[in-house]
Formats: sequence, C-alpha cells, structure tokens
Amino acid sequence: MAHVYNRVALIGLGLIASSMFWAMKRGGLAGEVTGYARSAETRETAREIGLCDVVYDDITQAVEGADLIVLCVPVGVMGQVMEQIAGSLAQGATVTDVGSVKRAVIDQVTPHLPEGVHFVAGHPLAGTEHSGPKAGFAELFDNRWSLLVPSEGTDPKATAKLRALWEGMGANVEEMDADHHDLVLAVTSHAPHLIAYTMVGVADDLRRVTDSEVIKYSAAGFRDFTRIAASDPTMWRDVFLSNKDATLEILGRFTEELFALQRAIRQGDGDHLFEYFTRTRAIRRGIIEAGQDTDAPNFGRGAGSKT
Ligand SMILES: NC(=O)C1=CN([C@@H]2O[C@H](COP(=O)(O)OP(=O)(O)OC[C@H]3O[C@@H](n4cnc5c(N)ncnc54)[C@H](O)[C@@H]3O)[C@@H](O)[C@H]2O)C=CC1
Ligand SMILES: O=C(O)C(=O)Cc1ccc(O)cc1
Repeated sequence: MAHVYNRVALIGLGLIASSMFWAMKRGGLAGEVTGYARSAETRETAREIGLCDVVYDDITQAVEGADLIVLCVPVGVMGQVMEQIAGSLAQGATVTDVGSVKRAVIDQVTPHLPEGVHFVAGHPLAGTEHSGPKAGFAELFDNRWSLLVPSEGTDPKATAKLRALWEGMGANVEEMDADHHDLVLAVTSHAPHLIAYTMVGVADDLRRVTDSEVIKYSAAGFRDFTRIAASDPTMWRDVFLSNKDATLEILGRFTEELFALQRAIRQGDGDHLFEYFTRTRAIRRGIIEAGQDTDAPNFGRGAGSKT
C-alpha cells in the first residue's frame, strides 16, 4: 500500500504505540516512524528491539517534520505533552491521540494547538493487560473498532487520512461525539474494569482467610477478572479521574441493580433472579448473532496476541 503519511511520530512507546508501529510496518503505511519515550530505559529498549526507525532523546526532535503525531501516553498527561511539542509542529500536521477518554483529552490538548495544525482525537477499542514497548504486536487492531472524534472545524481531509491509516492497520473506523464516546466507554470498559479491580481486591482480602485457595481453584470468570485487574495502574487511575461523571453515573446504576439482586437472594425471590439472568443471556446471544463476539476463538486475533 502507498504511504498514508510520510513521517509519523509516536509519543509514549508502550503497548499501543508499539502495536501501531508494527501494524504500520506490516501495511507499509508510513515513510518513516520516529519515536520518543520519557524514560531513557524505554528509549533504550525501543532501540534494541527495532521499535521506530529513529528514537529521539528529545521530544521536539521526534515531532519535527512529522505529518502525523500520535500521543500514546496516559490520558492525564496528554495536555502536558501537547504543550511540550506545540512549538515544534509543522504547518498542516495532524495531531491525534489514542486515549481511553475523549472529552478530557480534547479539553486538555486544544488550548495548546497551534494555528494551522489539526487535532483529531482517537481511540482504538483494542488492548491487553500488558504495557510497555515489548507488549505490542501488529495484529492488535485487526477487526477491532477505532473511534475518531474530530473537533468542530476540523478539516475533513485530515480526518479522512487518519481513517485510512487505521483501516490500513486493520481496524474498522467510526466517528463519534466525545461525550457520547465517554458514556459508551464507561458502560463497556471503564465500569467493568473497576468491577474487576474490586472483585480481585475482595478475593485478596479473603485469601488471608482461605490461604491460596482463591487462586488455586479460581474458575474462568475470576481468572478473567484477574487478567483485567492486572492492567497498568497509571493508565487506569487516569481513566477514572478523567471520565468521572460518566463512570459515576454507570456505577450508580450498577449499585442499584446489585442491591436489587442482593435483596432477591435474601428474600429467596427466584423469579427475579431467573428473569434477570434470562435478559442478560439474551444480550450475549444478540452479540454473538450480530457477529460481534470478539472473544470467540481467532476473532480478529493474530498469532502474537497476548490476551
Ligand atoms: N492498554 C490498553 O489496553 C489501551 C490503552 N489505550 C490508551 O492508550 C494510551 C497508552 O496506553 P498504553 O500503550 O497501554 O500504555 P503503556 O503504559 O504501555 O505506555 C505508555 C507510555 O507513555 C509513557 N509516558 C507516561 N507519561 C509520559 C509523559 N509525561 N511524557 C512522555 N511519555 C510518557 C510511559 O512511560 C509509557 O512508555 C493511554 O492513554 C490509554 O488510555 C487505548 C486503548 C487500549
Ligand atoms: O484487555 C481488555 O480486556 C481491554 O479492555 C483492553 C482495552 C483497555 C482500554 C481501552 O480503552 C480499550 C481496550
């Protein structure tokens, strides 16, 4: 495929940046890919494993002359990074990000955006519980959604080019409004992560009573929770602090339903439980019938998948 961009700069060389690098190389989507990471150790690892064509020690050098700059850092520092690079961006360049929250990132980044530089926020709905420069693999985005959130007044050509990059990396692209994105993700990703963190925390408390039995005999459901609860603490701290309103709204509803189920168990109300579980089972079946079961064996996952 012809290059979509001549020079792409990846800022923050972790799971998502490294997966983007390998996916861009697989598809021949970028002429040159430069990189910058805050820690010298990460930059050294990146050089050792051939992650990026050039890794710079100076963030401004990494973005100079780039026609696409991708911010792949935790959502709490997106604005800070944008401020650092603002003076070194080429006219006509596009800045995007991959953060799990969109409204807070747009609000942080936009004030630092120079005249003549486009910002198109983004979020690939693909990841694993692993982090760091060695965690990435080219197939991460295959058959996954990547959401784009162009700001008002964004040049449609800048958005179209970014769409072509994500499609070249294997993703299906959809445009979405920032607030809607944050509410949808609170339901499908942020609240579930918090619930997994909580469940593993409860089991950890219990472990002191039951010794290591919780881990030894853990069934698939709990194992899934432990996988999710092994995700990067900095990233997830930032997600919850940046998507506060939507997450609290969903957790409020979750708590109400949990109390109702708790009461049904206490009162022996089997009909309530049965009806509830019948409804939730139908949702799962709907997902499978719609062909959206991304957990099915080999659905959109390559050999290098770490999930
Ligand atoms: N991990 C996942 O499953 C997914 C993560 N995301 C989003 O992608 C972004 C990156 O996540 P990952 O690649 O998983 O994280 P990661 O932890 O693997 O990599 C993040 C990198 O950013 C660097 N960094 C942190 N603060 C920095 C700063 N101030 N300046 C420069 N570099 C800095 C870290 O040192 C690290 O190298 C986050 O915003 C996250 O919300 C989006 C989709 C999935
Ligand atoms: O590993 C998992 O189960 C995930 O849920 C990955 C993930 C984490 C954060 C995102 O913003 C998008 C995807």
